[in-house]
Amino acid sequence: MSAVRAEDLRKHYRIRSGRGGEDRVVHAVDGVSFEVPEGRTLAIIGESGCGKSTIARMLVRLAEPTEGRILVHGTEGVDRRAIQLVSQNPWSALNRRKSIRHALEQPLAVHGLYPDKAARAARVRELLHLVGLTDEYLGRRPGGVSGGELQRVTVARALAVEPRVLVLDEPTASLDVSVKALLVNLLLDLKRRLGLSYVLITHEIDIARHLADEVAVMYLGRFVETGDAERIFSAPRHPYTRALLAAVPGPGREPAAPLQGEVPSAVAPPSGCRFHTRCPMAVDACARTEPALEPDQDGRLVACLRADELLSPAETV
Ligand SMILES: Nc1ncnc2c1ncn2[C@@H]1O[C@H](COP(=O)(O)OP(=O)(O)OP(=O)(O)O)[C@@H](O)[C@H]1O
Repeated sequence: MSAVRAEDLRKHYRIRSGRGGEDRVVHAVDGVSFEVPEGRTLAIIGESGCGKSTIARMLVRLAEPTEGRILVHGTEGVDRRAIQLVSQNPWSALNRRKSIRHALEQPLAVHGLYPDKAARAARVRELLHLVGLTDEYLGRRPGGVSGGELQRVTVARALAVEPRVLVLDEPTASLDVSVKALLVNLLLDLKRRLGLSYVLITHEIDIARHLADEVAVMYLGRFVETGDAERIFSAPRHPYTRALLAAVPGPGREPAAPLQGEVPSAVAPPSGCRFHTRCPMAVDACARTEPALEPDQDGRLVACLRADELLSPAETV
C-alpha cells in the first residue's frame, strides 16, 4: 500500500474583486496525481509560486482540495496523527515565550497521549534524544537555541504523535549552509529508524538530491516530469527540469544561466504547455496543445510535445 496517494488534486483560490467586477481564480494546483511508496521519499521541486506549498497544506489538511482525493495509508478521512508537517521557519512554528519542553508536551496533550505525568516527561526526553539533542534543551526557549537545533525541535514535535508520514516543506531553507547537511542526515536516519515516508517540498535541488527516491517537477500548478530521482537528476528530460538543474553548480561544472523571466500568473496560465512562454525548445504547437504526462522508455513520465526529440545530454554522447 502507498504511504500517500493523491488523485487529480486541485486547489483553486477565488479572489473577490468587489465592486461588481469579475472574481479571479488562482489555479494554485491544477490536477496533480502522485503516490509515495511506503518508506520512500518523494521530492516535489520547482520555482517559488508553482504550487508546492499548497500541496503540502492540502496533504496535512490545512487547506481543503477544491477537487481530488488524498489517501494516507489507504485512508481518505482526516487523521491528523498519520501525517505531520515540518515547515520552513522554526521560529514562527514555535511559541517564543514557551520552553522547548512545552513545545514537545503540547501535541501529546492535544491528542491525549501519555496522560501520566511521568510517562509524558519521559516521552518528551525521548523525542529530544531522537533528534540528537540533550535534556539541557528542555528548559530553553526558542530564542536561546540555534536555527539548526530549533528545526530539530520542530521535527521532534512532528514525531510526537507517531506519524507514519512527514511532509517537509522547505525544511532546510532557513538554515545556514553548514547546518543544512546535518538536518538532511538526521532526516535520513529518522526515516530508516522509524520506517517513515516523506513528501519533501523544496526549491533546493541539492537537498532533493540527497533525500529523494522519486521526484516530481512542478510548474504552474502541474507536474511536468516525474520518476526515479537518480534518473531525473542524472538525465533530466523536460526543458523545465533541465533549466532548473542546469542552474545548480555540479562537480566540475559552472552553473548555467538561471531561467529567464518569472513564473507567469496562476490566474491566467499560458495556453497549451504552461512552460512554452519561457521554453527554449518551444514551437508553435506548444502554445496550442497541452501535453499530457506520458511514459518515457525508462519509466518516467514527461509532459512535453517534443519529449521524443529531447534525449538528455548524457544519452546523446
Ligand atoms: N490563500 C491563497 N489565496 C490566494 N492565492 C494563493 C493562496 N495561497 C497561495 N496562493 C497562490 O497560489 C500559487 C501557488 O502558491 P504556493 O505557495 O503553493 O507556491 P510554492 O511553489 O510553494 O511557492 P513558495 O515556495 O513561494 O511558497 C501562487 O500564485 C500563490 O500566489
